Amino acid sequence: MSDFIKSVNVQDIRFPTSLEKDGSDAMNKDPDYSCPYVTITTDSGLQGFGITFTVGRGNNIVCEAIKLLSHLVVGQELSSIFADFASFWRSLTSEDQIRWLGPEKGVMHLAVAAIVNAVWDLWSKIEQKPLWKLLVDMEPEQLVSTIDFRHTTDTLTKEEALEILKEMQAGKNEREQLIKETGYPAYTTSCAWLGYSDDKIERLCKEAQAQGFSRFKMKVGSDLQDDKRRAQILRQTMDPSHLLMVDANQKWEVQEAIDWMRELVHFNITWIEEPTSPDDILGHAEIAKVLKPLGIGVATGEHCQNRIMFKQFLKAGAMQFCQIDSCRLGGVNENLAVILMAKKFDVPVCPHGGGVGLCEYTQHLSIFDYIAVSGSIEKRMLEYTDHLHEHFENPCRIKNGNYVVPDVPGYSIDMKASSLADYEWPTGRVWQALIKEGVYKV
Ligand SMILES: C[C@H](O)[C@@H](O)CC(=O)C(=O)O
Ligand SMILES: [Mg+2]
Repeated sequence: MSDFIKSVNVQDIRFPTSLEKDGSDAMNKDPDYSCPYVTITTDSGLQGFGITFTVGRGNNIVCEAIKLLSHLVVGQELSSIFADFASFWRSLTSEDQIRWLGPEKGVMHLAVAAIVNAVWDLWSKIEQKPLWKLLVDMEPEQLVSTIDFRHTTDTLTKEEALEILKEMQAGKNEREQLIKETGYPAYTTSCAWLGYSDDKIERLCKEAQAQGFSRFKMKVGSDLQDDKRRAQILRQTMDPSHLLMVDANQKWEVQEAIDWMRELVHFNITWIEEPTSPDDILGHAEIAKVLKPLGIGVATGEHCQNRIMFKQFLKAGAMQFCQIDSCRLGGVNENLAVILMAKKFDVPVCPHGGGVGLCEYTQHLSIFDYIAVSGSIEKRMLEYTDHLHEHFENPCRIKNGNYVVPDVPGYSIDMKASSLADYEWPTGRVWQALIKEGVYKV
């Protein structure tokens, strides 16, 4: 039966996370985790939901961008989108009157992600599968038909992508079974946001270990002595076998990053994340070259604008850990392109999860990566941040420091009606109370 998209609705949802310094880092001192929440409704009454992650006031602009793109979506037939998703994707990223704002980057790309993710949610629900399973069960030909390979064919062609997927068909069932039993390895960032006190860091680290976490990430980059003290607290609290990663959120110059990390080397750091500008591929490559002999890799990706940037980071040896982001890139389709490129360069994919809804999303991408593309969890782990999951109908779940494989159909992003009502900016109940108290201004 043919079904057409009838409407695209968007709500401006924000959370006052800055009040407790949740999510704080060297460049984002007071982030309020936010997202446009997209609802796509079809003529037959089906609904798909999608978000993209932003921080605070900027959310409003992305909501407007989503409205601007809506006319490209309303009236489209679902079966036509699913038969040639890459063309639909390109129609959103390449519209003549809008493309100049990007192309394929920034606000417009965040907006594309929210819409595209909602379409994938709808597709998964129609197929009655969680998103990871929809992807895993697709024939390789169908999977590559969802990807726009434009500007990557010098590095990854459709044929090569097909070859990777076909080669990895063997053992898929066994890997699916295994990952359902063990879960997907997670690390936590929530113990050591930059604005947390030393006592809080120690307490949260102990609690996380008691829950089974053995991998931790700490924010760095504002003050070297603070970083050393906080790393010391974590290392004293953690088991010596546990992993420690650090994240500078783009704070440093290239040489400064190298010098700073030399000072932290004895804390046994697995990676330095976003040491400098996310656009500085050669800078990252230089940092990676110097830090490699010290056993420290470079991780980046949460601000990596599109597959073409990832291509260059991978080719230049500028990232040892590939941090795809379910919303910074243009949704599932472009993430698939990067997952396949990372496989070609043998770089582990460790998605970014620090933001509202990102853990709900990225679990699907990592599980798909393991079962159908990389076939490995070596050096791979998925970020977990312990915030705002209570607002989702089917939140991600952690058991013994691993993500539990989701089994509910869809892309896990349906928000509770009560949360939408409470946190819509500025009319929601929680915001009205904070505005009345003078904590926030409209
Ligand atoms: C502003 C966000 O909390 C950011 O600090 C998240 C991040 O860098 C991460 O999770 O990694
Ligand atoms: Mg980060």
